[in-house]
Amino acid sequence: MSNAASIAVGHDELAVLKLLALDGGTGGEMKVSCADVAEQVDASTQTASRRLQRLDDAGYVERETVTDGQWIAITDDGEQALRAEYEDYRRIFEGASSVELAGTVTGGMGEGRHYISLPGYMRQFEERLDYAPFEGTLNVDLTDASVRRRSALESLEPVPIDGWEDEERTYGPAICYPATIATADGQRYEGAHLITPERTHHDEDQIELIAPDRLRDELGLEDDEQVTVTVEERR
Ligand SMILES: Cc1cc2nc3c(=O)[nH]c(=O)nc-3n(C[C@H](O)[C@H](O)[C@H](O)COP(=O)(O)O)c2cc1C
Ligand SMILES: Nc1ccn([C@@H]2O[C@H](COP(=O)(O)OP(=O)(O)O)[C@@H](O)[C@H]2O)c(=O)n1
Ligand SMILES: [Mg+2]
Repeated sequence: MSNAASIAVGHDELAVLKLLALDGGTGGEMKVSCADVAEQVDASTQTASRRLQRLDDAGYVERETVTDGQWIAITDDGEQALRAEYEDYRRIFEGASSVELAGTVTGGMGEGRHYISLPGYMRQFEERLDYAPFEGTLNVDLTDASVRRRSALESLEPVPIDGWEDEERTYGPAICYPATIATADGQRYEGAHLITPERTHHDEDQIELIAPDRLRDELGLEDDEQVTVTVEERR
């Protein structure tokens, strides 16, 4: 994972990103000049140019320079960064508590199925989540922006799943958050959960989802398809 954005992008750069979005930058390419941006943020042309360069370095915008300015498009990572700001404001003004994570569907190691089906976990899922999950976890590779965003989950209250043991070994605890999954073509699946096992072979850049149904069937998902996961607090 690249840490470029967390180092180079501060509030000043985000303010420029917001301006670009207000001018239509999430809808595709737009023509801007450093002088225009400078005027709008009340800074020098050099400062505006530097902020645009930092947004570019962080992967928040894509740029093509032409003689009389530049064409700029906000990337998915850039949009995600703006959404993170938006969610903070929602939390401030509406008390809303959700975290949006974006990524692509991926195959895992084929172990999710085994763990989800174990009676020591299944019993708790039925009692605490009110359903018996499809036996497996849908794995999602997070974008860099969402890997950074992931720490915001700590402010949400999860459903705890306790560790347990049988005659042979111990099994670790896990936490679950209610989650809604949306596809790029606008389909939605409500009533899933993001599950974070304490012992896992995956890094921070992957999440696992459980649901009463096989999500690949319900949403027609293939590997590498983009999804957005809205994670909430336990109700
Ligand atoms: C409910 C649950 C409990 C788990 N408990 C353990 C555990 O006790 N020890 C362990 O090594 N892995 C545990 N895992 C994690 C798996 O080993 C693995 O990291 C991951 O779930 C594999 O998913 P995948 O097949 O989708 O890649 C658990 C996974 C889940 C879903
Ligand atoms: N609710 C769920 C859980 C798993 N799955 C899929 O079911 C299969 C079995 O899950 P798994 O966790 O054992 O396998 P991998 O994620 O390791 O590939 C995988 O293809 C998952 O993507 C799903 O579509 N919906
Ligand atoms: Mg899985």
